[in-house]
Amino acid sequence: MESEGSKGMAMVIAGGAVLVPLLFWFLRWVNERRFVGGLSSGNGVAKLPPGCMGWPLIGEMIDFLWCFKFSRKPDDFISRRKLRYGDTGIYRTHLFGYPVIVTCSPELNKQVLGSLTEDGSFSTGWPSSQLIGNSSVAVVDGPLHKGLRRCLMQAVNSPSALDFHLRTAQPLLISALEEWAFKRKVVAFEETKAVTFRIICDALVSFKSTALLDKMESLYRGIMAGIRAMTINIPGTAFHHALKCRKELSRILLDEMRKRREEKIQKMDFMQTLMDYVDENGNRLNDVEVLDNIFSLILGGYESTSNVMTWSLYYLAKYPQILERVKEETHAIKKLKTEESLLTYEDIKKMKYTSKVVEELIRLANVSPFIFRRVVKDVVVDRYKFPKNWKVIVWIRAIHIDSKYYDDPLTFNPDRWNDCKPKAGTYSVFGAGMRYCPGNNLARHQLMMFIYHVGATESRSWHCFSATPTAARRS
Ligand code: HEM
Repeated sequence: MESEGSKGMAMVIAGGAVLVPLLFWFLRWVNERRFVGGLSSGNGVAKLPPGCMGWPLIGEMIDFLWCFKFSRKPDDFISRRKLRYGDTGIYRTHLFGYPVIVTCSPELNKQVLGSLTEDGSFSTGWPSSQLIGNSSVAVVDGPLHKGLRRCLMQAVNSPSALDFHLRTAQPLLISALEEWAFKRKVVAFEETKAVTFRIICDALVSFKSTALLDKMESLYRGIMAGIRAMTINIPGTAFHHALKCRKELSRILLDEMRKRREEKIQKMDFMQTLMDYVDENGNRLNDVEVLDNIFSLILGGYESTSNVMTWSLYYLAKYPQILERVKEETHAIKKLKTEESLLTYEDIKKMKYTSKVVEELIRLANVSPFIFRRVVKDVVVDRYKFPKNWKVIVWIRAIHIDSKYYDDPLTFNPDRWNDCKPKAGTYSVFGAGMRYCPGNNLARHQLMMFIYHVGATESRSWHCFSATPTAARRS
């Protein structure tokens, strides 16, 4: 009896050993056929990029998450494909629930973000545009995009807007720093997020209440988690939670708009600029359009800038000789000021070395690792097919740390910007073409302001408390 039982078990194991790999192979074959089947044939000249569509439904998400979340080596996702398929600078895959073409060469990235977006072959392609908002500047195309961008650039990127922003943001930053000093030990990543959120909400909607801002920040984090997740809307998923957070945040912002209208309140903030915006045909934005664009500004400006701030603490602690040079520059500016006077737009123009530090921080921090596009119509680029309705991921981060384009790329070296003008397509931290980040100067100014007050003050000293950039101690 016993030997029959173990025989049966052996047969099950042997059967499993054959069937499981077969099933795996079959599932991958099904997915490959589903997306690539009708496309691989053609006129014999154009072909799909090399790559693999992975598993049904999840595609190659496991590999992607492995590189970003577990091994924490995001560019391994690209290096593995280079090893497997050659250094083509373009690969096909399946991510976030979509068939995707990843581009990672300066030439291809330039074409995708430049001419192919401009001529309408590619559109913006955020996987979760529902969360960002379907009438957000980051999602719409055509004349509405042009108009919104013009309004946005004027409101956040013009010299007068930047000067105004510096004046309103600095008191918030200074008071946050006082709280840091009081705590003595702070988790930089969390604190920079909190202060950036306050600064951005003040600029956008003039909210001051700490309780309300805390609630909004937690809702916003919920939305961000959903943007990075698969778009599966069932209870328990990050996407589902994010939709609920967005609904609640929308309610708060819509109430504010209603209040301003009913009580005829005018404020000096971006919500007001959007509410008052009239395009060349005399049309105004409706409430949802105002709301979606406030979302996209928070989305664009909150985590990106605060992450670079955290890295600034890390790198300035790691390279004391650079911190010394920043201090020299800062002190020279401070000497010309009275005790209370704040940094101005004109002062920032004089901070030549700090501006190189900021550029180097943005390059190395690589906080926007890639940019999404959607293929609107079939196109062929460099003999590779981009099939309609596929997504394109422009993998910009890999280029910023590639030794082909930057000497000793992982070294933090602000002096590389002395007379360096990166070759086209090799420095796209803020994107390129018609969707080039409208908040680029705002981000740079916020970082300069942060370094001025935090990194280089005489009255307070600080040092990195842990080996990872998570904590800074001030005294
Ligand atoms: C270090 C900080 C920042 C980085 C690295 C960054 C990066 C980027 C990148 C790469 C894009 C291009 C997206 C595309 O082509 O689809 C972009 C677009 C955008 N950014 Fe930023 N950004 C930063 C800060 C900001 C700030 C401070 C704001 C505003 C408050 C902002 C608002 C936007 C908006 C609204 C868009 C969409 C533009 C469009 O589609 O026309 N960003 N950003």
